Amino acid sequence: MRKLAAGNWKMNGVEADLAEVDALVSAHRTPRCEMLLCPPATLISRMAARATGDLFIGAQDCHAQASGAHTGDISAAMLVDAGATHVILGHSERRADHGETDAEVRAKAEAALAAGLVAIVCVGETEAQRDAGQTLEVIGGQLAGSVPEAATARTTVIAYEPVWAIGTGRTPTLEEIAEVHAFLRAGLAKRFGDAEGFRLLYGGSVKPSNAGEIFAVANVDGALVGGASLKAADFGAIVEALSAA
Ligand SMILES: O=C[C@H](O)COP(=O)(O)O
Repeated sequence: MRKLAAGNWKMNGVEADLAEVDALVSAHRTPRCEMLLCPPATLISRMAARATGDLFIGAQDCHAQASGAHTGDISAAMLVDAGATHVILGHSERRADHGETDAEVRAKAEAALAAGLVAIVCVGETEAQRDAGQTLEVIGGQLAGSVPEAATARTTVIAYEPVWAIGTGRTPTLEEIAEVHAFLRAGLAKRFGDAEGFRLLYGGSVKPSNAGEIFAVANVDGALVGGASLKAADFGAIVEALSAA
């Protein structure tokens, strides 16, 4: 399986930041992993026009319906039309800020797959849930509830993002990451049978200085990077670390 370095720009990025895309493309023409950047929707088409080689452009959310009276929303087909190939779904910030449930994330994932997008479904526990010993129970529930039956290893990626590690500079221990990723691998194998092919990303304060040790953990097939994906130099260093893993 080809590994994936995915960057989530969140609500960051304007025209001037497209220079970072050009810098990434020119510095990493033939990486040994796939690269993905998910900018705000306003930049998707402009970034897609500049993305060449192994850089793909994705979105951060989509609506579950194909069209209709949903002010402010964007359908999966519209994202494809803009040049996106992937979409992040069920990020903890969407779950927290917009109250997205597992069922809603699953419906969005179904729409994404139907439109031909790769769905990156996010799961992860809060700090209180980890402290209460509920990590695997929470993640198991999210995995079961958010990933559609139509998911395949080719069309669906799972991202493990502990909520407490996002943007905090804190990360789980390597053993904790290994435990969750092994749990995800086993859960996918039980449900879909071909889990070896599902790519499992780790996300939460990944940066150049810790990427190498995280990518050496079993069943980590890449990363979903927030802050460090905004600068080509930092994201490029993470791409290098993944290519070397
Ligand atoms: O989607 C990305 C994650 O939320 C991680 O963000 P971060 O790398 O800024 O911690």
